[in-house]
Amino acid sequence: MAETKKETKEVVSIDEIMSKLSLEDQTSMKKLLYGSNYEPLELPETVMNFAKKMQFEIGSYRIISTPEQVRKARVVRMAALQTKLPLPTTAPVIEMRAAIWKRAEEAIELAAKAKVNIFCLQELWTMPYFFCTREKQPWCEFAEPAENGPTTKFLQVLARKNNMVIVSPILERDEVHSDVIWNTAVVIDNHGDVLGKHRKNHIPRNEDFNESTYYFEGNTGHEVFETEFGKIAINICYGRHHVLNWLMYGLNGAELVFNPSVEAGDFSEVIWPIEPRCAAAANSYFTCAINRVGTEVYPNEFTSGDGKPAHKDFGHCYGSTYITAPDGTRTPALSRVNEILLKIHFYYATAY
Ligand SMILES: NC(=O)NCCC(=O)O
Repeated sequence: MAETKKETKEVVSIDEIMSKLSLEDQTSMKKLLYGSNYEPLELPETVMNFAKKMQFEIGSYRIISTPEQVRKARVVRMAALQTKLPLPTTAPVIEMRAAIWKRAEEAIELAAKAKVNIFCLQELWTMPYFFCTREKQPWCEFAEPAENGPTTKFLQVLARKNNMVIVSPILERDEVHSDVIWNTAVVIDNHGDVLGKHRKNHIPRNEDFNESTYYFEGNTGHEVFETEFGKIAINICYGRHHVLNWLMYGLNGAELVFNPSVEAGDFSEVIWPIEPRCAAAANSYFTCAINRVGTEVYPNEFTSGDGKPAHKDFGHCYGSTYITAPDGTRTPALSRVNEILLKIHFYYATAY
């Protein structure tokens, strides 16, 4: 039987705390905290029933903008998925991946019913965040080729079927170049073709985030992918701390920058609501910060050379996925403990 850790009672979200206030105070707080240019988006009953059946919560919002008179408005419907591991970390690699795929397939089907056209998964979505262990086996077996690995092939079918762009952050094994490993996001277009990939270009070497044990900074630059629904870029997790990283995506024309992440810890949570939001306002694009949820417990104790006693988990991943618009308006954060699909509509004028 796999070892599990009894989670300490976590705060669910700031919104849950705010829900204890009067309605009037809640409205004022939300306006002050999040801005006034967003509103909850009601989804059709069929979508909500499907979500219930699949045991997904959904957060759905609309960013409000004034249509222009001359240029045609473009509606973009995007979604991000924050999930927890469906099995203990001791599950065999193939079983773990299959269980995670199943959950993602359900979420993508749900997003398709909600007419989503750009969908992003969380960082290293097919696996536990095992870098804390600094072990090789079995973890490196989760790595796979970006262009034609099993996860990409699996998502290509779903992208084609649902006319949906899917961003898939995986652990890449470059089989053509000596099996070198990278932290990579694969962009699959709505026809099921691989548009390209981005390799994480800033990586952490702090606390239990021992990523440089496995791979180095990416070599793909700050590419922007022109999809049918908008120009998108991916700034993977730690790149969030680097303002020039965000700037480069803006200079290269991004309209929406995803920040798929694995984040835990008090300090990290303090800056989580700040950095992607500032980036959106500073660079005039949308940002979407996605974090996993839950505490992952590993079979063997580990240390990270930081003087702390050996332990078996790297802390609680606090979810809190959210989206910010270029004017600084942001959505409330998703739960700190539950798996949720975040869906948003935004409108903006398209260039001729
Ligand atoms: N996955 C990842 O890059 N986490 C970053 C941790 C930090 O922000 O220090």
